[in-house]
Amino acid sequence: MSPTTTTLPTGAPTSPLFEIRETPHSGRAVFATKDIPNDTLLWRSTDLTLDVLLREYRREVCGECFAYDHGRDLPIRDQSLGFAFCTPSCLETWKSRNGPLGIQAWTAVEKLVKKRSKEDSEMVSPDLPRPSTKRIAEAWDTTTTAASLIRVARAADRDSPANQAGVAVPVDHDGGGVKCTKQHRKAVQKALLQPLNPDIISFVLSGILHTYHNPSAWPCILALASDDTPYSSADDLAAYTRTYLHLLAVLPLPLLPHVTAESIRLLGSRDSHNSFGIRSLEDEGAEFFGYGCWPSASYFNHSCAPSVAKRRDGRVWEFRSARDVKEGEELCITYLSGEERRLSRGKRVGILKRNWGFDCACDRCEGV
Ligand SMILES: C[S@@+](CC[C@H](N)C(=O)[O-])C[C@H]1O[C@@H](n2cnc3c(N)ncnc32)[C@H](O)[C@@H]1O
Repeated sequence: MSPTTTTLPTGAPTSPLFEIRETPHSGRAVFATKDIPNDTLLWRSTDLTLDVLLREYRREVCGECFAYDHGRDLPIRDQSLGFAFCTPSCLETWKSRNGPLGIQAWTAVEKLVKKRSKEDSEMVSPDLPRPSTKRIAEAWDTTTTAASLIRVARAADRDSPANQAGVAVPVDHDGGGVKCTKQHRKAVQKALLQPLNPDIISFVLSGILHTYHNPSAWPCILALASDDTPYSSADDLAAYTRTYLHLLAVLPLPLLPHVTAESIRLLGSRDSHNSFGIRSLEDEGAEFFGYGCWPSASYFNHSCAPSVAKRRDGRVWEFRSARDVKEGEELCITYLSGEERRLSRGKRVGILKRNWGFDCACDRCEGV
């Protein structure tokens, strides 16, 4: 069967060098529309929409440009935000991108994270079975009551300036037409006592803030390949549902309409098959700082013998042809890390199945 042309998904990359088409077995993919010489710049993705820098790298990796200095602590550290920066200009860029509301939100989350000891923070065990769609729906359903109670308690905060920024324990008050009672206040306190995963809460917050500031980013996220079972384990799922309640309990009030079970589920379902690792630029990316989703970069399929090389430059991904490519050929990157690329076929297939959920049928695996 020959590939058919697809309506261009919102946020997909466009270029005279390639087009996006549907394939018979691996969704949409990027195809060369002309002969392309080796080392041609194909695309630059500047649309980082949600990301996380893992806690253990927060002092060593710049919160803005992801610069890393061989594990040395960076010179500018903002304790209340929980990020470090390589230059004052990176700090300023970060602040202007997040805006006053974003700064308030990150400060509230950082305050919450700092209250926890390391042991108290929820650790996600990667090797447990993945929750089914039924189990996922049930888990999110069980958050509904608590979420409604917390929303009433937070609405009752509205008139209390002292509570606007942070971990609020509201007074008895009429919140949005519903009387805020002890039950509502208890729901906030209970949510705040739940185990917390600092990386998941940061990842979700980055997406909520980005889409709050850039509403046009939502359709770009929605257009991405979706994973119905994106949680690696029951613990991972629980970390997301708890993150929902934590964020409802602490974020500034103007953000709360954006904090919904639907929005957080959507971020998780699109992250799973589309995020790129944010790794060190040396040592074949041996240090894994975190991960992020650049929607326009998410249309390249994987090959174990890729025709496209990707390179990160700060917050931007650059894609260049890795050899001469003929018109009509598929332009593929590799989803494997440096070491993984040298593994046997069986091991590569296993990694791709486990991490990405597909059976690799690239030319190298199929022995074409
Ligand atoms: C980042 S997306 C790539 C674009 C995707 N095909 C789409 O339609 O949006 C990753 C997903 O594409 C599919 N995919 C990528 N490379 C593949 C391959 N070599 N074989 C089969 N499926 C592949 C898998 O479903 C994977 O989870």
